[in-house]
Order: sequence, then C-alpha cells, then structure tokens
Amino acid sequence: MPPIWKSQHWPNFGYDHERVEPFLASSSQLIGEITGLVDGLPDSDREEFHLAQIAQEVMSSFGIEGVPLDASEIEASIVASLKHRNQHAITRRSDAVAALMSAARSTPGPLTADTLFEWHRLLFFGIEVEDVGQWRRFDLEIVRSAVAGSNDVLYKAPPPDRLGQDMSVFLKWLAQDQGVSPPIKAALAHLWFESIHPFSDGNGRIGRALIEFVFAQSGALSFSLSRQIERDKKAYYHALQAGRQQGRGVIDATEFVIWFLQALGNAARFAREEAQFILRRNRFFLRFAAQLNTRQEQVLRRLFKQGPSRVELGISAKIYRKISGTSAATATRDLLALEAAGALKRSEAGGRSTVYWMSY
Ligand SMILES: Nc1ncnc2c1ncn2[C@@H]1O[C@H](COP(=O)(O)OP(=O)(O)OP(=O)(O)O)[C@@H](O)[C@H]1O
Repeated sequence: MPPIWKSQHWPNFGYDHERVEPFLASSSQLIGEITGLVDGLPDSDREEFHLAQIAQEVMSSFGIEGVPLDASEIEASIVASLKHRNQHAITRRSDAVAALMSAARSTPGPLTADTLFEWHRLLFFGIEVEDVGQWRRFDLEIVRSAVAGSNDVLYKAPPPDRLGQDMSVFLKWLAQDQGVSPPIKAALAHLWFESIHPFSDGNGRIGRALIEFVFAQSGALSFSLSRQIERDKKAYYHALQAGRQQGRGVIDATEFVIWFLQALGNAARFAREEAQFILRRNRFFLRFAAQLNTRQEQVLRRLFKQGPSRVELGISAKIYRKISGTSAATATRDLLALEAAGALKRSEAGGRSTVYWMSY
C-alpha cells in the first residue's frame, strides 16, 4: 500500500466523532479529577508532585532510547530550569532535556520551525547526530524492530525535498484553533508529526514534547503520559501504524485517537493514585505528629518519599537502624512506641522477621 502522504487526502486528518466521544468524555473526567486533586494539595506537596511528574515524563520520554538519564540529575536540572528559565547555563545532557521539557511547556504559540530546530539541538546536546537542528536530508523508513531480526518496512516517511512544505502546513494547522479539545488536538498533532518524521532521529521524543506543547497552550498536563506509553510501547507503535486509515474522504485517525485517549485516561488514573498517596501520607503525619520524635519522623518520611510500593513493604528493626543510624535497642524502642501510638502495626512473624506496617 502506498504511504499515507501519497494519498489524495493528505494531510487532511479526521476522526469519527461519535466513536471518539465516550473515550473523550472518560479521559476528560479523569484529567479533571487529577487536576482538581492536585490543585487542592498544599503548596509544597503540589510542587513536589509537579516536579516528580515532570521528571517522570523526562525519564520516560527521553530515556526510551539512547543515553540513559540519571533521575536525581534530571530532578536537579528541572528545578534549575524552572527557577532560572532562559538564563540557566546548559552544561550537561540532563540540563538540555530539562530545558527542552520547560520549553515545550512554556513556549507560547505559534510554534515555528526554528523552535523545533532548537528543541532538536537540545535533545541531542553532546551527542553526534546527522542533520541536528534541521530537517533531515535523506530518505527515512521505519522498520520493524531489529529484535525480531527482520527488516520489514513499516512506514516510509516523506522524502526530504517536501519536508519544509509538509512541516509548514502542519505548523499552520497547529497554530489555528479548530475548536477541538486539547486531547484530540494533541493526538492528531502527534500522529501527523510522526507521519512526517521530519528529523534524522528523535522524532518520537520531539513528537511527545509536542503533546506537552499542545496541552500547555490551555493548561499544562499535570501528569506524565510518556510513563503510560513506555508501559505499553507495543500498543503505541501499533496505534501509530494501524491508527491512520484512508477512507471517508480524510485520513481517518479514529483508531489512533481512541488509543491516545485511553492512554491519557490510564496515565491520569495512575497519577490520581499518586496524589491520593500524598493525601494519605499527610493525614498520617497530621494524626501522629504529636507522638513522633524527630528520629521517628525522619525515618517515616524517608520511607514515604520512596512511594507507595516502598511503604507497602513495611519496615524492620534492621532497616530502621540503618536509616536512622541508631542502636538496635533504640530502634526497637522507637518501633514499639510507634506501634503503641497506633502509627505502625506489627506483623505476625516474630524475631528478626518482624515487620511493621504503616497505618495510613
Ligand atoms: N509506524 C509508524 N509510523 C509513524 N511513526 C512511528 C511508527 N512507529 C513508530 N513511530 C514513531 O517513531 C518514533 C521513533 O522514531 P525516532 O527513532 O526518530 O525517534 P526517537 O525519539 O529517536 O525514538 P524513541 O521514541 O524510540 O525514543 C517512535 O517513538 C514513534 O513515535
């Protein structure tokens, strides 16, 4: 079958409103819920939540391929980039990807080719890549994963001599208000951009930054979508490949839009659990604050900082000792006092296997 950009309908992307509507309603409700929940958090928790979600987005989107990123470096670079915006000196790759993420979330429209070139340079800061900061100058094909050992061509992207024109039509559409909601616009923008594949490399990552940009025009996404994409990359690739069809006088993007809305809803659901975890943590400390000594509070806060999966593992006397740097006797005394206060529950297993669970 000829590539989609050879279709007479290119680049007229459309979708079946009736089929998409229930998915849009459900993802919008979930986005509304998480946004409301986050807005209601105390200032410092809201900042902590945002920082964690942005760092997660950078790790998931920009870490999918290539040079691995260090989580703590990323967080530090995001904090610096949020504080200093444009004046922040870029010396490390983490600074560059944090700057790219901030730019995607703060660049006012309309988006220009030069801004995309700048994003591309940031993405490949310190890495050698052909045609960095410009449209690619060679033909490009997307082939089935090398893991399968095959070289099946999944998609042939438009040739270099038409990228300038294709991108200018795309950017013009992006700047216009079609009266569609941000999730639909973000889905179409991503699919369209990936279908052009204008860069030599990094099209997935710049395309996901574009999603951030689209949402930010009317209120930045308060959670990480790429984490959800990363969880089921196969479905993402499949949706891109199969989610655009020729028919009904348009390039029918219904399947991709539906996949996108579902991924968005699942990402929002996951983030809602994280925000609820923060609320439960706050309630825990409010309830027991008066009964905790400084050491107990520090240990428990350290555990909560590591998230729900760590909290669910509970804490043994040995770990308590390790975190607090105290003696075995003090650790046991602290833990028993926490149990007596009702902040911890002791497991059935005794002796060295004793674990204390948090009552939160
Ligand atoms: N069949 C397809 N049609 C169009 N785009 C596709 C298709 N399959 C995958 N893609 C997109 O192409 C991206 C890969 O392109 P490229 O290697 O240029 O991007 P990247 O950012 O370097 O990679 P990655 O997203 O894996 O980090 C995928 O992330 C996805 O967004």
